[in-house]
Amino acid sequence: MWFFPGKISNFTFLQNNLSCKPWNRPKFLGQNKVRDSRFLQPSHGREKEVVAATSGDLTSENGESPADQTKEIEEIFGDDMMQSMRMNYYPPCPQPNQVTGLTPHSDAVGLTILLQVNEVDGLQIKKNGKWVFVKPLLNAFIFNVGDVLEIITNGTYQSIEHRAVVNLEKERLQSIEA
Ligand SMILES: O=C(O)CCC(=O)C(=O)O
Ligand SMILES: [Fe+2]
Repeated sequence: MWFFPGKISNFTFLQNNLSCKPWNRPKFLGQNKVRDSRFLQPSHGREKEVVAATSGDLTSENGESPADQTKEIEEIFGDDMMQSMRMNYYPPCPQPNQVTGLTPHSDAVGLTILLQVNEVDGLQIKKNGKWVFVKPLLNAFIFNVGDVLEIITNGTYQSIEHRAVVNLEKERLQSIEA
């Protein structure tokens, strides 16, 4: 169930491009068992939604029934899974073109939930080979598909390459839960 021949390279964590100096201060806020998070409560949590969204699409070449596949995903995103929260702070930068906020990468997790706390532009995703800003919306969460979700859905949901750029005048705060 895990790999498509020839697709494995999509699952590698993208290497950091270190030619540009980083311009951010990440702060790790904590780590919980998944069951402690209101986002992940089994009764209304995101892992159930993932199961609902993906179980019909999974290949069953090894003879698994949809119920088996659902159980397998529930185990993957189950009670023992860890969840972390952190905050990225990007100070204003007098030479934004000379530095990088966060180098291009995909997240090596299931899902990442982002909140662009002070609604300053900075997050970009790679779309059709071009970097596109994800416009901050007041109180709106952004869900990024991570590598683990891509792997367990055999590429039905693909992890997104993204990066952060910095601003000449404004500081930027990004909250990240993964
Ligand atoms: O700060 C951002 O906008 C992106 C943060 C991010 O992608 C990460 O921390 O993995
Ligand atoms: Fe990320």
